[in-house]
Amino acid sequence: KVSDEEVARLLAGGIPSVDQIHPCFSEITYIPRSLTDAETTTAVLSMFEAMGFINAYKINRNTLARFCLMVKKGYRDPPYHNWMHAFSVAHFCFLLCKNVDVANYLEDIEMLALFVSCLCHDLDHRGTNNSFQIESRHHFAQTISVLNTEGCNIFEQFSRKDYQRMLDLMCDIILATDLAHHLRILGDIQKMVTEGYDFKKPQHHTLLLCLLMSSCDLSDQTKDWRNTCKVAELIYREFFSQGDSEKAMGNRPSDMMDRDRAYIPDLQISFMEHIVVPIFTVLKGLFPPLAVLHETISSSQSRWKRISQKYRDQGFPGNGSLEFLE
Ligand SMILES: Cc1nc2ccc(C(=O)NCC(C)C)cc2n2c(-c3cc(OC(C)(C)C)ccc3Cl)nnc12
Ligand SMILES: [Mg+2]
Ligand SMILES: [Zn+2]
Repeated sequence: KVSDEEVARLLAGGIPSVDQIHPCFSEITYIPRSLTDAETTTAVLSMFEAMGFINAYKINRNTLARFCLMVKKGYRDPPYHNWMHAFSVAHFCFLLCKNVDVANYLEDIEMLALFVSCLCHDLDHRGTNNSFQIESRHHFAQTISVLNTEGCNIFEQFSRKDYQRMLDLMCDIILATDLAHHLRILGDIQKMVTEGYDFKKPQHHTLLLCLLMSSCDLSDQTKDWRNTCKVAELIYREFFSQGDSEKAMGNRPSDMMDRDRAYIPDLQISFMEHIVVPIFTVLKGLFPPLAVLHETISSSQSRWKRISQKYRDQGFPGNGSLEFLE
């Protein structure tokens, strides 16, 4: 699936520093979606290098290049759950590593596991979320099959013990990207933050990794309004096409997936209220420097409320582009 030429081309000219990818690449406000698809693969290598993983874990560059290309190919092309989503999720993990003292909370191997899990967490997503089946198991299975592909195992030099630990960590983290799982452990996460994080408690490490994974998965909500609108447009394009196929099979989709019944501003207000705000509130509690992200989210929330009011009176135009939103 990945040719030697592609690997050689990716590594030709070496791995650039993240500042060469973009001068603001390591800033919390940087929007990873502004890179072109072609630039993203090199940017992943630069992030591995910048976080010190290549040296610390003796990762073979050819293997790393092949792994990144394989993961990128492992994503399909639905409007939202595609490679660019995985890349932007991994970029936020990089931002956490560079802007927050996560090293005082997590071991290095846990940080590596989080970053690789961000890249792989939605592998082979079909753009539908059949709630009965736990999708995240499939994404983890796909991750293992990439690692088992010839020349793609970036952990092949690990001791048996570290290899097993890495797989266990990625399993816990990727299975945590299931909304139901997140809602189940949110109480424990909030309790951990009020009690105070204890580095000596393995359970605190696991809860923190799940919290950070969810924050990365939702990091689009921490960027500017233009990005928030763009992402809402992608998500509803994906949700509505799932709704269309459910209707075609004679089933009635949920409002959220029904282009004839969904009212996007109110759906976004409820998504932010019930999913996004609680996560970034507890994250801010652990890492005060991230309070600025919470402010961005609050201002988006009030913007959706203004829009909801404005278009309720005037009637919300169909589910075309949301670019018109001021
Ligand atoms: C822009 C945006 N709108 C969304 C609107 C609604 C929903 C939704 O699932 N509503 C279900 C009802 C029962 C509440 C998710 C949305 N969403 C996500 C997302 C977040 C997830 O949650 C975790 C795993 C914690 C990250 C899991 C999956 C997804 Cl797709 N990412 N971006 C979005
Ligand atoms: Mg997912
Ligand atoms: Zn995701």
